[in-house]
Amino acid sequence: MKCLVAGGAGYVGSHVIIGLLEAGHEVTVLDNLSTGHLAAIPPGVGFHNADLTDAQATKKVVSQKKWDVVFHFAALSSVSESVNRPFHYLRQNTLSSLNLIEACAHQGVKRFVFSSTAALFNGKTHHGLIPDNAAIDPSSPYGDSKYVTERALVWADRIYGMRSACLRYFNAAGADPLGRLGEDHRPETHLIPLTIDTALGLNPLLKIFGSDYNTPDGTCVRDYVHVTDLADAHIRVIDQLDNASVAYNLGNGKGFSNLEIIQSVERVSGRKVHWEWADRRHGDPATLVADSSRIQREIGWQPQYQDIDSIVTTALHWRERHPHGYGKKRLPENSITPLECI
Ligand SMILES: NC(=O)c1ccc[n+]([C@@H]2O[C@H](COP(=O)([O-])OP(=O)(O)OC[C@H]3O[C@@H](n4cnc5c(N)ncnc54)[C@H](O)[C@@H]3O)[C@@H](O)[C@H]2O)c1
Ligand SMILES: O=c1ccn([C@@H]2O[C@H](COP(=O)(O)OP(=O)(O)O[C@H]3O[C@H](CO)[C@H](O)[C@H](O)[C@H]3O)[C@@H](O)[C@H]2O)c(=O)[nH]1
Repeated sequence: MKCLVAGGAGYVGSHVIIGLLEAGHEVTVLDNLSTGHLAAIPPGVGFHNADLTDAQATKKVVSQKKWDVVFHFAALSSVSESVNRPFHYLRQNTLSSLNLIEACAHQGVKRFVFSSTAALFNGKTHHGLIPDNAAIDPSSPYGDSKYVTERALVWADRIYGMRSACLRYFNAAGADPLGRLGEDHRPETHLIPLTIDTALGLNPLLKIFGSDYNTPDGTCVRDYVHVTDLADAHIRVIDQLDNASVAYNLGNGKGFSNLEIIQSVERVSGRKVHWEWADRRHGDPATLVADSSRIQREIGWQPQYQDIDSIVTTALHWRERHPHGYGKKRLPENSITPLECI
């Protein structure tokens, strides 16, 4: 299949591209490199440096080929930053998405896969695992920007027949088990990479945001799903789109508190993590854990990395070999070759 991947230079997108290439698909990336990295794009992949907020530029890329499937990973994605910059987040994420969806619908694209999020849910209305049909009630502008996009996709299906899969990831984590790719957000805001950096001495002190949540140890609980398992879901869901549009929750079904993540990193690395308490971070729900039984049943997806230590191990291995991320150190020989630009 000919695949267009918007946001393919980022963390999740680049891991999905590896899966697409291994499955024999042809891949082209559209990315503005605002948070992504050229070095994260695997060899043999076309690249367009374009910004989705620019409708004309987006249309130009989308109209270049008859794409069999379009993936949309491009977004601003920090829950807490979105509370501090609500209109910026709402504008950027909805405008980018609407430009891409409109261009695809007009171009006759039939399959579209969208990175949605667990941030659609507030975590309060369900005790235990959050099913696909839980009430949508985002705790942040980020979550709402994703919901607007999900709704636009409903209309793209009804009016243009463009089928879509909204994959509502819980917390993406880990790195390619073969060490070809990893997580390099700048600044890094995610708990697992920051905890690893603290263990490795790359970050002096980890702050844990909030000690008084209604959870067993008072810290937030999240469902960490390995990025390679996420990639597998993206590839499997393509076939499902011949039947109907879908929206699936995608997580491991197990919750880990922020303190349990510190313990996991200490176990796996054999090093102490220096941390201290800090105030709650705006926009954080107390608990988000997925019920992913529907995607498992309908497309046969099964996470391979269910144990938190195995997820942390892959992230730690990548970071040990790439302490500067994609920035200063080149990827190992044979894992990546020069990018072919269109
Ligand atoms: N990382 C997670 O835990 C997580 C969880 C749930 C959902 N998501 C969603 O998954 C997607 C990927 O997340 P990620 O962690 O890989 O993020 P990322 O920042 O690593 O990747 C996003 C990519 O999109 C590109 N991009 C951003 N805005 C763009 C624009 N206007 N035009 C063109 N390119 C643009 C960036 O340069 C980057 O390469 C996001 O949509 C995010 O909201 C992530
Ligand atoms: O230095 C830090 C960083 C994070 N945390 C805490 O760790 C937990 C996880 O935070 P992350 O920033 O790692 O992830 P989020 O749950 O905020 O968000 C991630 O997962 C969401 C889905 O659950 C979104 O889609 C979002 O894009 C993605 O970044 C939260 O309680 C947060 O307060 C800390 O205590 N200290």
